[in-house]
Amino acid sequence: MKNEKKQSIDLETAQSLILKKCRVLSAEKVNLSKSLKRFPAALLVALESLPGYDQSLRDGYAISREQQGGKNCYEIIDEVAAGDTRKLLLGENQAIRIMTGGLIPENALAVVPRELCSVNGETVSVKTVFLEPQRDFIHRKGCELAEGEVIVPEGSAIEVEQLILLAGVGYDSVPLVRKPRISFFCTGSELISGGEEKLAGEKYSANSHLLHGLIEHAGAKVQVQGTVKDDPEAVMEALIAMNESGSDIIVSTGGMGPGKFDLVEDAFLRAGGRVIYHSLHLRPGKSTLFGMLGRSLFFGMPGPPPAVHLLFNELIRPAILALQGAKNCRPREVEAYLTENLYFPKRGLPRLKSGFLSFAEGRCLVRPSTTIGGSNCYIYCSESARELKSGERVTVHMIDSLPCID
Ligand SMILES: Nc1nc2c(c(=O)[nH]1)N[C@H]1C(S)=C(S)[C@@H](COP(=O)(O)OP(=O)(O)OC[C@H]3O[C@@H](n4cnc5c(N)ncnc54)[C@H](O)[C@@H]3O)O[C@H]1N2
Ligand code: MOO
Repeated sequence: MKNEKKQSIDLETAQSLILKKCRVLSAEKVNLSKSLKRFPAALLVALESLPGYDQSLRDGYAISREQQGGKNCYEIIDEVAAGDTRKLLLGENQAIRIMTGGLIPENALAVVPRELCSVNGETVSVKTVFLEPQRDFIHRKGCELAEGEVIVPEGSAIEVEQLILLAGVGYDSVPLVRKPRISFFCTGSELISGGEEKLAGEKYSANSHLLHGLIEHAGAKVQVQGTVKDDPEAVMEALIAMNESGSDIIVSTGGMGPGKFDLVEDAFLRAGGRVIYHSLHLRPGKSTLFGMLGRSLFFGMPGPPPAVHLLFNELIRPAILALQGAKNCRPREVEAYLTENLYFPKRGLPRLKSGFLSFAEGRCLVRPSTTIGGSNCYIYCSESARELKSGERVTVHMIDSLPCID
């Protein structure tokens, strides 16, 4: 049992050390419907141009180029609904009735929206305002996407716009990086599950639910989960079992403080783990260990749930993204104006305080979050400051920010 003062490293160095250990996982074929916000395992390009044919943008009339007599009158010779695959041609002074999305005759001049037409029997006349069409209401083949064009840039997740394009060019399934498999356990002899009878000194485990939710929300899979007593043997066995289950990441909570005599670190070393760092220059989250157990990344986190939430956002979520080949995995930083004073009891460590970012009158505002209010960011406070004043410009780290390749 050691109790020497641990060398702590700053957050940015910790993030770099973690990201260096992340190798992109293998690929799997996934139905396009399940691909939103996931990362492609190969460059996804347009299989064909989009749209694939000249199509109408309005319900109306496709009119011929040739027009004689200056009467703006056209004979309606046919009707094209969406899905009609006939290749029609227009003769002089001819028109076809066409629906939005319908295939345009190759030699049409334009589509005239029906509200700019008047129909008399089988003749349509066009209001003069449309004689020199500024807009032809034809969505031209290939104007959105050329065949072979890259739809999802490397290192970027599939976003809504890209999903629409992928579907539009005919993808039914796509190769994606498989979801990282994460196993976790909560240590603490005081922990019991919701529904169990509780005695003084016992506590319902919040971290089990918190981690499960955070892992799934971050796009990873929960492989194995458990609760372990403050017993070195039991912690070691949990680590070995989770490693053998093929976990990409193993997480523990609790058992990191001086009172627990390095419970988790000792068990991790006995299980064959290699420590990369074991203390962070940050509060909360100081008592945090990162290492490798075989091919699994291991995060030993402290027990308090707010510290678990913070460390998940700053360290584990970036690893989940990096394992899927994402670029720019760190939480996005934003500058915002503080709307309340923020005090810290003492100097010494940089802090990240949970906050809520909002927008008003063109400015980014941030306030500290309350116990029962939600948070969407962390407010950064340097180690030399004891307070941040209302109105001050501060840096915040966004929670849940997806990498964006601009
Ligand atoms: N003398 C010192 N004491 C402590 C120091 C220190 O520097 N000197 N550091 C403090 C800090 S900071 C932290 S963080 C904790 C770290 O302790 P552990 O990682 O060993 O965490 P535990 O003691 O197991 O738990 C701390 C706290 O969190 C509660 N907890 C734990 N697991 C859960 C869970 N699954 N759900 C809900 N709550 C949980 C636990 O009951 C404790 O209240 O050490 C400080 N002490
Ligand atoms: O390590 Mo503790 O999490 O600073 O709060």
